[in-house]
Formats: sequence, C-alpha cells, structure tokens
Amino acid sequence: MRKLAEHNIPLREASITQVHSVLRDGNPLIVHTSMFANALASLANPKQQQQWVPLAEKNRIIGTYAQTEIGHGTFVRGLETTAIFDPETKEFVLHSPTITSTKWWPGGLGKTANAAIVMAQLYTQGKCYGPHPFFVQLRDFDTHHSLPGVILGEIGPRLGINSQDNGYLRFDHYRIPRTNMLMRHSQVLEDGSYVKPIHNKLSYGTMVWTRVAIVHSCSKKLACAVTIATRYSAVRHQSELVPGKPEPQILEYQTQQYKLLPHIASVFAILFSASSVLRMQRNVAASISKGNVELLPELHILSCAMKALSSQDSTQGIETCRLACGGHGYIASSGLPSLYTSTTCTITYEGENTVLLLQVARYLIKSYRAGLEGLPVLPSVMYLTAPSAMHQSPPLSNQALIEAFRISSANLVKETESRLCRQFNLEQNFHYAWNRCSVALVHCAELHSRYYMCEKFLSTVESIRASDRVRSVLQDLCRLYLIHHITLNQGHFLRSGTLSGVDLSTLEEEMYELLAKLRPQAVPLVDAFDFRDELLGSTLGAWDGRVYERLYEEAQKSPLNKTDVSKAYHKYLQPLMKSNL
Ligand SMILES: CCCCCCCC/C=C\CCCCCCCCCCCCC/C=C/C(=O)SCCNC(=O)CCNC(=O)[C@H](O)C(C)(C)COP(=O)(O)OP(=O)(O)OC[C@H]1O[C@@H](n2cnc3c(N)ncnc32)[C@H](O)[C@@H]1OP(=O)(O)O
Ligand SMILES: Cc1cc2nc3c(=O)[nH]c(=O)nc-3n(C[C@H](O)[C@H](O)[C@H](O)COP(=O)(O)OP(=O)(O)OC[C@H]3O[C@@H](n4cnc5c(N)ncnc54)[C@H](O)[C@@H]3O)c2cc1C
Repeated sequence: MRKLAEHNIPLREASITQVHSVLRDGNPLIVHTSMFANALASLANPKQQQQWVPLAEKNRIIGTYAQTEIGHGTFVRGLETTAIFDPETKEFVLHSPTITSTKWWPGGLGKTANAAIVMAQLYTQGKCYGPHPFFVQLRDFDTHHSLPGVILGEIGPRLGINSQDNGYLRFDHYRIPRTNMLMRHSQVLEDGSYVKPIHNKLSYGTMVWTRVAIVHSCSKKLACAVTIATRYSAVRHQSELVPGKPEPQILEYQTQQYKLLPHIASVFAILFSASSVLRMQRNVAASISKGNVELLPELHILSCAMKALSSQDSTQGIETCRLACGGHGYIASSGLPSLYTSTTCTITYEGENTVLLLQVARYLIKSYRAGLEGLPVLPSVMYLTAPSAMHQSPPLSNQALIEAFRISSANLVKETESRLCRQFNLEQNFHYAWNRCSVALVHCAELHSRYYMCEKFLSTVESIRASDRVRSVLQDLCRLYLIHHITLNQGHFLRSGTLSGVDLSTLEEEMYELLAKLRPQAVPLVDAFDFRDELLGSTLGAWDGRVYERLYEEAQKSPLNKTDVSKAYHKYLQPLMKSNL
C-alpha cells in the first residue's frame, strides 16, 4: 500500500499492478482492490462515490464483494439474501432467512474487511426486483468488531490461497440507510418506488470487469510458470540423448520442447486476446455512460469466452510446467505448486467455466438462428451464416488455418443447432432439449472461443511494431499455436472437411520442425517476460540458474532442520522402536 501511494496509483488500478504477485498464497486485500473498488466505480452514483471512494482509497474502509451463498453461486437470480425496503424509516432490512442464504467465499470477508458490496434480492412496495448491490458496513470502523445483526467468520483451509481469508456472512434483520443501495443504474426513491436500469444486467458489471482482469492475470501466471520450467530445462541435464555422450540439457528433448513451447505461445495468445477484450470493455464503459448498452451483450459473451479459455489453458499449462520439472516441480520452493493452486480457482470463481461457456453457446445458437432469418447479428458471429471463404487463401497458410477454424466452428454450431431442433421435437420442451445437447453446446463455445484467440494472436502479430527478427520469432510462435490447437481438435476439422488427413500429417510435421527452430529462442522469450526473481519466487526459475544451490539453501530453512533429533523422536518414534510392536 505504501508503494502504491508512493507511485500515486489509485486503488482501482492496484489490482492490475504486480503488487499482488508478491504474496504468492493469496492476498486478503485482492477483492478490496479489485472487485470492491470496481463496484464503487461502476455501480455507485457520483454522490456515493464521493462518500466512500476516498475512505476506501485511504483503507479506512476495506471492502469485499459478497454475492455467492452457500446454496447458490452460479445461479445469481436464485440468491436468497433479502433487502426489504421499509418506507417508515427509509431503510433496507438485510436478512439471511435460511442456512443456504449464508454468504460464503468472499475474499477478505473472514477477518480483513469492514465493509462489503452485498448482492441481495431487492423488495420494495411488496415486489421483488431481483439481485441488486448494496454498500454494507460489517465492522466498527475503529474497533473492527463485527456490528450487531452481522454474523461473520472465516470458512477454513482451502486447496490454495490460504493467506486470503475467505469468509461467511449472515444478516439478522440488519438495517442500512436507503442511500446505501448502489444507485448508479437503478434506484429506490424515498417513497419506495423503483426506477429501472437501462439494461437489467448492468448490476452484473463488476463480474464482467473481473472476468476481463482474470484473463490478464492468467497470462501472467502462465508466464511465470513457463519462465520457471524453461530456465530449469536449460539448467537440468539428464539421461543420454546419444548413448555415451554427455547428459544434455533436458530442453534438447523434443518431448520437453513440446511440453513448454506451446505454453509459451499460449501466454501471448491469452495476452493479446485480453488486450482486445479490454479495449472493447473501455468502449462499452464509455457508451454506457452515454446511455448506450448496445454492445453490452457482446462484451458479456466475449469476457465469458476468454475467461473460460484462459483459466483452463493457464491451469493446464502450469500443471504441464510442474510435470516438466520432474520431482523438483513438486517442491513448494519451485513456486509451481502455489502457481497452480492460485490459478485453478479461476476456473471456478467469477462464473464456473462450463456455465460461462453455456452462455457463449446460447449466444451462438441465437445468432445463428437470427443470421438464417436475415436478422442483424454482431460482427464477431456473422461468420456463422456467412458463406465459406476457404478457397481464397493459399493452402495451409496462416489465413487458411484461421478460415478452417472459422468454418469448423460454424459447422459445429450448425450441426448442434440441428440436434437441438431434433431433441426439441422429441421433448417438446426447449430447456430439456438444451440440457440434452449441452455437452455439444460447450464444444461449440470452446471452438468459437479458440477461433477468436487464434485470430487475435495472428492479427496482433501481423500488425505489431517490432524488429524483423522479433517479429519472425513471434510469427513462428503464432504458427506453432495454430497448428498445436488444430492437432488437438483435429476431429472438428476432419468433420467439417476443412482439412484432410494428409493436411493434418503435413501440419504435424511442420510442428515438429517449429519446435526445433524455436528451441534456441525459448530462454530469451521467457527472459523477455522480465520477472524479477522476487516476484517469481522460485528456486528453479531464478535468473542466475543456481538451481541446486538454491534448493539446498531452501532445505536448510525447513523447521525440521533446526535440531538434529526432532521432538517427535523422543515422544513417538523412540517408544515405537522400543515397543516390539
Ligand atoms: C480490467 C483489466 C485490467 C487490465 C490491466 C492490464 C495490466 C495487467 C497487469 C497485471 C495483471 C494482473 C491482474 C490482476 C487481476 C486481479 C484479478 C481479480 C481477482 C479477484 C478475485 C476474485 C474472487 C472471486 C470473486 C467471485 O467469484 S464473485 C462471484 C461471481 N459469480 C459469478 O460469476 C456468478 C456466475 N453467474 C452469472 O453471472 C449469471 O448467473 C449467469 C450465468 C450469467 C446467468 O445469469 P441470469 O441472470 O440467470 O441470466 P440468463 O437468464 O442466463 O440470461 C439472460 C440474458 O442476460 C444476458 N446476460 C447475463 N449476464 C450478463 C451480463 N453480465 N451482461 C450482459 N448480459 C448478460 C444473457 O446473455 C442472456 O441474454 P439473452 O437473453 O439475450 O440470451
Ligand atoms: C477461491 C474462490 C474465491 C471466491 N471468491 C468469491 C468472492 O470474493 N465473492 C463471491 O461472491 N464469491 C466468491 N467465490 C464463489 C464463486 O463465485 C463460486 O464458487 C462460483 O461462481 C461457482 O458457483 P458454485 O460454487 O455455486 O458452483 P455450482 O454452480 O454449484 O457448480 C457445481 C457444478 O454444477 C455445474 N452447474 C451449475 N449450474 C449449471 C448449469 N446451469 N448448467 C450446467 N452445469 C451447471 C457446474 O458446471 C459445476 O460443474 C469464490 C470461489 C472460490 C473457489
């Protein structure tokens, strides 16, 4: 916090700096500096911002975002916490009517936060208007004691991020002023009448913002992992590549290159997609402030798609990097286990990935149907019903591969939509039919999202301002990324007829050549990510390559090494050894 103040970085930008990476096992202030700060910036009206933002900036108020309940995370409309307007006192009464309505998970809620943005079902004049955000003080601002009517605590150890105090929260008829409802988009007036927002999902805006931030953070996390594993692979010598010859760097093995280089490429693919979604987010935010919500659905879908793909790719990539370091990847001081545990949760939070992909699929099916009927659809999905352009590019060129992605994706959507119609005819119920097709629908969403990521990678590399040599390395990486994902999804390309078996063999051959060509670039590429050793926090990935010395030095810090004979020997082991059991 002192550093942020020194560099004049406002609270709402703190989460996008590197400060949070210093704390590797989670950070009790991350939700304060990200979601809470964003909710104030985007959901509170100017008067409310004047009241709370300066206090939050000075950390007098430390907030969290309390939406999920023990019984409902995904289904936001199903939240049970109520906020009932009392016109007599001009207050909202917050209440948790059931065990399942207990708020559960919010980061920093257990011990750190003294306030929260609480999502609760808004009732006024006897009518429910759905989930709305409220600013709620939870603890005394001086003593930090929880306030009467507020019951809260920490939820217990988790797979990772255990230095972040995730919490639970219940309300017992807890009263807050009317003006604590975040009123930028919708309002409850003094007489209790409700003023609608210009779009009924604007109150979900903080989730959309965070999904975009997560895409950025996933590329950072994966960049850390590939840096560690690549540097280690240059230091580690193992086995014989040629019998009788010295043990080579493990990076010489093609299988090792295959483990690492596609994930180095993936860092760029995620980063370039994140930048493109971020640009769109800024445009949408500017349009919303002028009352235009036309592009909000597209931003929602794109942020769902990119959050799902980037969290999945980075989690898998980090695990591959850990495995690529053999036994040393399992040791905590490698940094890889905590990178994994602090990344795999991004698959679940801020919208569980399957659920987000189904949102994408819903949009694809709707757009496909609209396109068939000649209705207007947004540019990113026009391709679903536009004629194929496969023949226009040289065979197996980058452009041809992108076209193959596009046509395969359109083909899969078409096939799945037909399946949906058939199922609907059998079931006579759209929702049952949808569920029966949902595995295929998720595949549609994944392929469309991959197409978007590949396209962004290629278009960025083609337009990037860089020296010829740097551009050439990036072009090779991009090509490797395209081919790698085509080989992983070859069934879709064969099914759509966009690539033949022979094409796939040719591409596979090229991929192996690219691995060898890119091998000398692996270390420079990860060095260029420019992580300080302190941020990487890894015995295997430090810049100087002193892997074995650092492993040995870290082992000396184990508490078990403070004495030669441990207490447990006297208490348990010696009696056992003497007991003849
Ligand atoms: C900002 C970028 C920064 C970039 C900076 C660059 C530098 C980078 C440097 C460093 C990088 C470091 C970055 C660090 C970042 C730090 C990361 C922050 C981490 C914070 C920690 C997070 C902790 C976790 C918090 C949480 O998990 S909070 C809880 C989140 N919960 C959820 O996400 C719930 C998921 N569920 C839902 O969202 C919804 O229920 C739903 C699944 C979307 C369904 O909603 P429902 O109302 O039921 O709608 P439907 O009936 O399904 O659909 C109706 C209709 O609405 C549309 N829709 C839905 N949502 C939206 C929306 N948000 N916007 C617009 N439209 C929406 C939907 O498409 C339907 O449309 P149609 O009817 O037209 O089909
Ligand atoms: C580390 C961490 C930090 C978190 N921080 C916060 C926080 O700060 N604030 C906050 O409010 N929340 C927070 N959460 C909660 C998080 O947002 C939810 O866990 C998440 O949205 C998933 O909801 P759920 O747990 O109810 O899972 P569920 O929705 O119960 O998912 C369980 C399974 O059901 C499936 N499923 C659910 N609905 C559907 C559907 N419609 N169609 C098909 N399949 C479905 C899912 O795919 C999944 O396989 C955090 C969670 C974690 C793990």
